Parts: sequence; structure tokens; C-alpha cells
Amino acid sequence: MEVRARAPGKIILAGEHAVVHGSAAVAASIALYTSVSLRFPSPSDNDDTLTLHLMDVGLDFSWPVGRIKAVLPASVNSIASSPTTCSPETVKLLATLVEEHTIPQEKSGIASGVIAFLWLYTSIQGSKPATVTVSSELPLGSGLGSSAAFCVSISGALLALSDSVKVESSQDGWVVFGEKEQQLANKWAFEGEKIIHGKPSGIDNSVSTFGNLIKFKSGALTCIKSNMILKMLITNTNVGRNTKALVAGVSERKIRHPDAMSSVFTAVDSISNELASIIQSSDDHDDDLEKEQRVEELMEMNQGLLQCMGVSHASIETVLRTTLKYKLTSKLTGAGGGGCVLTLLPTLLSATVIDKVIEELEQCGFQCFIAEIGGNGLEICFNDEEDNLLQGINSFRQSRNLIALSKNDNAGCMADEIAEALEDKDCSTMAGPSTTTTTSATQPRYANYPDVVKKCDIDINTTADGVILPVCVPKRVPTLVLTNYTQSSYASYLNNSRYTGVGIGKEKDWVVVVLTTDAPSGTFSNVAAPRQSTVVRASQGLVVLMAVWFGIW
Ligand SMILES: Nc1ncnc2c1ncn2[C@@H]1O[C@H](COP(=O)(O)OP(=O)(O)O)[C@@H](O)[C@H]1O
Ligand SMILES: C[C@@](O)(CCOP(=O)(O)O)CC(=O)O
Repeated sequence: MEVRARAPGKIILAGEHAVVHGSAAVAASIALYTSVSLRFPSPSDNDDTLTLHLMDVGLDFSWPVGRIKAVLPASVNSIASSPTTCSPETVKLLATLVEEHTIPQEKSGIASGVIAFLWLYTSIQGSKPATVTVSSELPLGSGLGSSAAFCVSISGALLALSDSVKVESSQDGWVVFGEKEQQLANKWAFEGEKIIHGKPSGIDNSVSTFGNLIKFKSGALTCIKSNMILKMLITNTNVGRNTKALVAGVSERKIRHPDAMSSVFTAVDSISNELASIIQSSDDHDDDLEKEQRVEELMEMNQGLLQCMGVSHASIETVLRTTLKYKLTSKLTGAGGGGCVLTLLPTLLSATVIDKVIEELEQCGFQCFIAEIGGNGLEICFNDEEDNLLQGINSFRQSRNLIALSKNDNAGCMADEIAEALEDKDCSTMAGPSTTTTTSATQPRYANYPDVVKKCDIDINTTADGVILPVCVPKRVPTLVLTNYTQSSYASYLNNSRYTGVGIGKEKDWVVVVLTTDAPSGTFSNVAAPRQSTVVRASQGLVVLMAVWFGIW
């Protein structure tokens, strides 16, 4: 049983930090997602571990479920339908599980994310074995809400396969939870955020769960309907910072200067409310330019107040100065202290100016992108990743008037085994030609072939017709995986009528497609020896490598 969930990142247009102290804030989801796949093993897998693959940081964690049960006393068991806060004592217990793995010093911030994962997992699913894989399009720790997207997507996947939520698993493609289920996922995500952040306001997990454009104040969310075009340039200063420390720093400043800080928060509250009412839908577009200027002014004022809170940074000031040269207004977004900066790109701004600003910002070592604002929040998909790839391959074949490939279980088993053998190989280490002969010295180094063949019940003596197509795509981004099959030299195999069956396997960055034929030597119940093997480099701009082995060893 497998489910995938994805949740978007966010930008805060006004009100970060002040929102932690009860002021209003305005935020929008952006079309950059964190995706989670959750798979429970079948009894025949004999797998009794909980495994977490964190693709973005290249870290894997695995615990025998017995170990988790031994560490967590039964008294901390939660109920999936009623989100509960992880006590400091339980955080310590979960930290011991995380400490059983080595996390390099420069990635130490990941530990709190893994603790949050363990809390959400054990609370919603108990101590079942499973494999959970997380990958994100968001930069981590840059103010775009990666921690919220992490907690929301994990909560969504865990709830989707729990008894507490009713979702129609037969639906195709990405589906949005019903309102009740969204509320539940949001509450659990908030509990995860508390572990990572200490004192989150709840705005990040709310906008990641519900999507769109929202106003948020004291835990209450109002959806903003807007048809105003808000084009935002996002500049990542690439300066790392820690949300928890920045939020704590503002609270300490509030303790030192209660009156002054309370005035700052009140001013931010007014800014957020005014911003929300300006961008609220109106059919009158005559004053759009004036609205844009008012939004710019409010952003500028908000940035000034964020400086008062002590969360700006030299890199943020550099972005402000650079964009001001082009008469553009910017403000930090998220916790500040580095991270990302927003620049409003007025509707009448020419593409040439936009290119120039971006060029200048990039010369400072920053990264710029324009993100789509206000899409869906948390979404779930029950279609298996492999089924989706097969669907894509079959659409490609259909467009060439070929019959659809049907699943061949033995080939599927072989694809799984080869993917497993490849999983720890780096994409780049696979460059260069592979071996072509049967002698043990020159056999392809990726799998223990005779064992694979035996395990998958394939007769090594009669199977001669088949092709194995491995692809390595960092994070297995589905669209890129598909194009690596359909827009590379692999396309000639997919575009060949002699292949009628298919098996697909995947592990880490690797996907393996095994094609079979209808001939007695190609059904994979019988066999032969290897004939040829090559490795080719794909041209997708990513580090993508592919190997083709004709025939079976
Ligand atoms: N894709 C991910 N993989 C692993 N951990 C993640 C991921 N996304 C977020 N996290 C967790 O969230 C933390 C970043 O959160 P935070 O500092 O608040 O930055 P952001 O502004 O991106 O939310 C990471 O240090 C890690 O603990
Ligand atoms: C500073 C704050 O307002 C937003 C933090 O955003 P991020 O974690 O930097 O993406 C904190 C919060 O609202 O919980």
C-alpha cells in the first residue's frame, strides 16, 4: 500500500514575526512542493523497520520497530484523530532514536525535523514498519516554509493511510482532502512545527495545508479572494539562518522593550489588514496601478519594522539596495536573518528591467526566481509512482500507434532488484560504458545477476529477449523520469512493437524499466546470456545517466 502527499511552500507578504505575537499577517502558497511517499511493506517483504529517506539532505534513518517500541513507553501513545503536543520528555526520548544515526555537523538542523517526523509517525501510525521518502523543491531553511511543507505533507500521507480519515483511494491523480481532513492534517502539522520551531504562529502550516492567499491572526485563518496580479520576484540570499533562534530573538527584544515592541506589532497589524483589504477581489480594475503602489508602500513600511525587530541582515540590505536602484520595493519574507527576499514586480515593468535586476542580484551570488502564487495546498495521490510512469510510457506508445505495455510480474521483480542494487550508486559514478560479457570479471557491477534471476523465478537458460533501462534522476522528479525515457535514446525501445510487457522498479534516485516480449525467450519465465551493454548520458541538464543492457545474463 502506497500513498504520496505534497504540500506547498509559502511567502509572507506582510506580518512575519509580529504574527507570533498576535498581529495579523498575509501569506500565499507558492507552486514549489515538498513531496512524501509512504509505503507499508507486504508481509512477504519481511521488513520490520521504519525507514526515512531524506533525499534533499542525503540522509537515511532506519529503526527496527521493536527499538521504537522499547524507547517510547505505551503511555505516550496518541490517537490519530486528536492531535497532541509532544512533551519535552518525549522529545528527549525521540532524540535518542535520532542520535543512533550520524548527522554531519553542517546538517545538525535536520535532527529536529526527524524528531518531528517520529512524533507524527508514531502518533498517527503507531510503530508499524514503513518506508517514508521525502523530497522537496523548496530551499531548506530560507524562509519559504520548508519545515511547514515537510510537516504538512508527512501528516497528510500518514492520515491518508489511517482510519481517522476517509479518502477515496480509487481517485486518479492529486486530490485535495475534505475540509475536516484538512483541519486534522493542519493540526498535526502544527504539532510537528512546534518541535522544529519552538513557538510557531501556525501561519506556515495553515497556508501550506489550505493553499491560496490567506490572512492569519491569532490562529484564525481568513481566505482572501483576490484577482489582483501580484508578481513577486523571490531572491534567495543563500545565507543560512535558524527560524527558532530568530523567533526567540524577537521575543527577547519584546521582553527588553515591551512598549516599543508592542507599538511595532500594532503597526504591523495595521499594515497586514490594509494589505489584505487592498488585494481583496474587486471588479473595478481602474485603480489597479494605485493599488500596486499602495502595496509597495506597505511592503516598504513592513521591512522597516522588521529591521526594528532585529531580523534583517546585510545580505537582505544588499537586495533592498540593488532593487531600489530600479525603483523596486523589497522586503524579507519568513524569519529573515538571511533567507529569501520578495520584490514586487509591477505589472507595467518591462521584461528588460526584470532581466537586468535578476542579473545584478545573481552577480551578488543570490538566486532569483518568480514563483506562481496561490495554488492548492495539501494534496494526496494514491496512484502509484510506477503506475504513473507506465501511464506516461503507454501514452507515448499510443501516440505512435503501438499497443500499451502490460505489467509482467517477473520483470517487475527484476526491475525492483536491480534498482535496489543501484540505489547507493551516485548518478555521476555511472558514467562510462558498462560490461557486455558473462564472465564474472566483466559483468555489470550493479547487481548480483544470477541471484536476481533466481529470486525472480526467471529461467536463466531460455530468456534472451529483453531490455533493461535504468535511469538516474535526482529525487526521481516524475516528469524528468518520463522524459528521460521518452526523449532519449531509450525512446527507440519504447517505440518498438516487439516489446509488449514491462516491469518497473525504483529506489532512491534510480528507476529501472525492464521490457519483455511475447516470444518464448522474452516472457521472462525462460532465459539466455547477456549480449551487449552501454551507458549513455541524457541531455536534460541534470546529472542523468542511463544504462542499457540487452538480453539477460
Ligand atoms: N525536505 C526536508 N527534508 C528534511 N528536513 C526538512 C525538509 N524540509 C524542512 N525540513 C526541516 O525543517 C528545517 C527548516 O526549517 P526552517 O528553519 O523553519 O526553515 P524554512 O523557512 O524553510 O521553514 C530543517 O532544518 C529540517 O529540520
Ligand atoms: C517568523 C515567522 O512569522 C515565519 C517563519 O517562516 P519561515 O520558517 O522562515 O519560513 C514565524 C511564525 O509565524 O511561526
